[in-house]
Amino acid sequence: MDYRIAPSILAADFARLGEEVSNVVAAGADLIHFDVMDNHYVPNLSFGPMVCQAIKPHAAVPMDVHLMVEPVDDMIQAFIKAGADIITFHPEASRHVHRSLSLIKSAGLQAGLVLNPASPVCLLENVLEQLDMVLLMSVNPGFGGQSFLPSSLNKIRQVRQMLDRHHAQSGRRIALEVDGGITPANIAAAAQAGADTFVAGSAIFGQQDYAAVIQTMRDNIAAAQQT
Ligand SMILES: O=C(CO)[C@H](O)[C@H](O)COP(=O)(O)O
Repeated sequence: MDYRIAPSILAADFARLGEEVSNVVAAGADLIHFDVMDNHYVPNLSFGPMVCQAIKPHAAVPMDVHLMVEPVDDMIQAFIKAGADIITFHPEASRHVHRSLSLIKSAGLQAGLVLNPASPVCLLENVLEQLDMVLLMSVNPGFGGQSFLPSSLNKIRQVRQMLDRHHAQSGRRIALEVDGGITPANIAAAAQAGADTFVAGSAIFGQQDYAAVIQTMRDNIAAAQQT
């Protein structure tokens, strides 16, 4: 399996955002994770499509936009124009999930749904054929720097089974991303449970040497595969 590390720039130095993005890409990031918060769906406010467009030239890897906004459709259109490559949103924030996914797919982008810790896995079932990614929140969304919820491991296993069944039936692979409290110490457990894409904000941007943290994360996943 190919594992991807997606640094969340929510934890970067906003005063030097372009430089931070370039540095973390040079350090080995596979995706740039872009957390959009609206102080409505979640109790915090971050950044919007203009910032995405401004940092896009610094990101030589795909922009992975996580919409924590309600409603979603206007922001989906704005982020398509702003250069997003992947857009994920929360099913509870869209009145018509199939239509919102179609908006993303018809623009040629990858689309995904995000499940909060309390959101049931069955929300994915009827739209699997439209999904390129499932994002499982391992914290309640809205803030960086929280601790990984251990109950997330069981949910990762459940979704991994669902995605493996889908792959066996359709030949299509859907990425399984996990977000919240990911560190070098717990990333291997999330990978063993079935995640393949890992969002990490404070664990990466909280260190001086981004390349060293990203490499440690990859090494820890690889070491756990051999046991
Ligand atoms: O989506 C988020 C919060 O809603 C953040 O991406 C997530 O929490 C990552 O931050 P950290 O690695 O610091 O936990």
